[in-house]
Amino acid sequence: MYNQMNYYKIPREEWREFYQDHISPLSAEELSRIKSVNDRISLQDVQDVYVPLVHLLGLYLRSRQDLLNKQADFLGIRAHKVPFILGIAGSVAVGKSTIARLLQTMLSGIYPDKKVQLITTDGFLFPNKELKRRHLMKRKGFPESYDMRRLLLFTNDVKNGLLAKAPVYSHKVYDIIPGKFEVVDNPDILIVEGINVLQLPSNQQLYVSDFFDFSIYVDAQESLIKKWYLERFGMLLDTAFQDPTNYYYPYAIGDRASAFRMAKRVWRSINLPNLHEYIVPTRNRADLIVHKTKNHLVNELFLRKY
Ligand SMILES: Nc1ncnc2c1ncn2[C@@H]1O[C@H](COP(=O)(O)OP(=O)(O)O)[C@@H](O)[C@H]1O
Ligand SMILES: CC(C)(COP(=O)(O)O)[C@@H](O)C(=O)NCCC(=O)O
Repeated sequence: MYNQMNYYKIPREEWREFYQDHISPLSAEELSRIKSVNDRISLQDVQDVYVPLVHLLGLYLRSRQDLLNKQADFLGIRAHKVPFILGIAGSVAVGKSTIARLLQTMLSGIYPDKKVQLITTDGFLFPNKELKRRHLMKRKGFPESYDMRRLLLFTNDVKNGLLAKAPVYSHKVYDIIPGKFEVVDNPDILIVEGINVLQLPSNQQLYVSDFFDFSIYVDAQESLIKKWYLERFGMLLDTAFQDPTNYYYPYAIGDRASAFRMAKRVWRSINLPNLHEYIVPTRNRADLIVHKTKNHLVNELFLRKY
């Protein structure tokens, strides 16, 4: 399945033993902060999978800073802070943003003196108006629907310690919110989450992933991802019916079965082909592949060797 040669395959039972001696149990306050990210998240998974993961990230963080300090010594310049960028890739609805929020919460808890920010690459989709002009409304999420150049410049600014503004996409409005930005101001750690973060656009010399210090690909069986997509769609409908401005309002007040038929069509004609053609091919670029099974439980991890 994966390019096994270059990965350590680690079953959950083994992974959960890693680093445990160094880890103190999560406090009640930390657990409730974690629940606030997604109240369905399994706390057993948090303890067994994500706590060791956060400690692994700590190792990469420290060794990267160490190398930067030595490089500065070599160059005879003063070492300065460079944000550590963590990329999170995977299919639509596989759970990237949930993991990203969880890691942000946990990293902030473990390193209270560090500023941990999170952005999602949805914000770099072209606005609907531009997508319509380019006849790309049925290609949302495909590489050509993103302003990748802008994302690259944004990441470059972040790495150079400059204040950078990420546009904001709303699933509720199904469009970019004009004039709304996520301001990223010299964080210690920036998490960049999106289906496209490990892609290599053909017309660029540099890739967003060149700025990453660590990357994670979230993986699962296609049939499960489809199920999670449809469940999330159901939840969107449940909130949309109270709000006539919501993009999903007409579906929410209409016939539920036909709304789900529409969602299945979108999955089949947009998100699934995108997964096959452009997302899965990036999997072997990740430093870590987190594989989930039923109920989002992680069963296996693949850590890149070299
Ligand atoms: N670990 C988890 N436990 C329970 N539900 C989850 C978990 N991760 C994601 N989900 C649910 O799965 C759906 C997709 O997750 P989301 O984070 O929105 O995916 P993505 O950002 O990849 O599109 C959402 O309904 C979310 O609540
Ligand atoms: C905006 C997205 C590409 C982003 O993906 P996500 O953050 O949900 O992983 C996706 O949610 C999307 O809108 N896809 C287009 C078809 C659809 O699902 O409506």
